[in-house]
Amino acid sequence: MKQILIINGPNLNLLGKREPTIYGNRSFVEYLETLEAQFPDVQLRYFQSNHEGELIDKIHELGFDVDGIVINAGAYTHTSIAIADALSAVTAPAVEVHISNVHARESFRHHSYLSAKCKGVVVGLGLLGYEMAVRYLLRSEY
Ligand SMILES: O=C(O)[C@]1(O)C[C@H](CCCOc2ccccc2)[C@@H](O)[C@H](O)C1
Repeated sequence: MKQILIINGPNLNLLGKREPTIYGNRSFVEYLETLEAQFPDVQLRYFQSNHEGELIDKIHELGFDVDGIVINAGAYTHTSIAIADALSAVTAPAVEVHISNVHARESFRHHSYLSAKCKGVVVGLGLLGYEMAVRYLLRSEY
């Protein structure tokens, strides 16, 4: 069975509770249930942490076994060389996702340390971005 690791970074545990105009009104757990229903033959493994080291540890733990990584590192996107290095270190291909259109927001959100380590980046499509990333990673070839 194909396995996809979905990683959410800091504050994304607040999805559906705060800032709905930017991030929507659904919790990620609710969304994940709909995603699992769309991919019944795929094991979607979900991890969220507010701590950079825990995100890195999870990438190390599963990044050599899963078929792909979907990562929304939250604000660490714009600061973390360490997470970028972790993505480089493992064998699973990664796709970066951002719910909001970061390019239409503050300039400090316009740079990502992770994009160069990913096969692609999905930005501004809301939670649909995660589905797009999963679909891409399930393709047979890159
Ligand atoms: O648009 C995205 O997905 C972001 O990765 C979200 C990050 C922020 C995550 C905060 O998520 C919240 C969700 C609900 C309520 C409050 C924060 C932000 O720092 C990035 O620049 C873009």
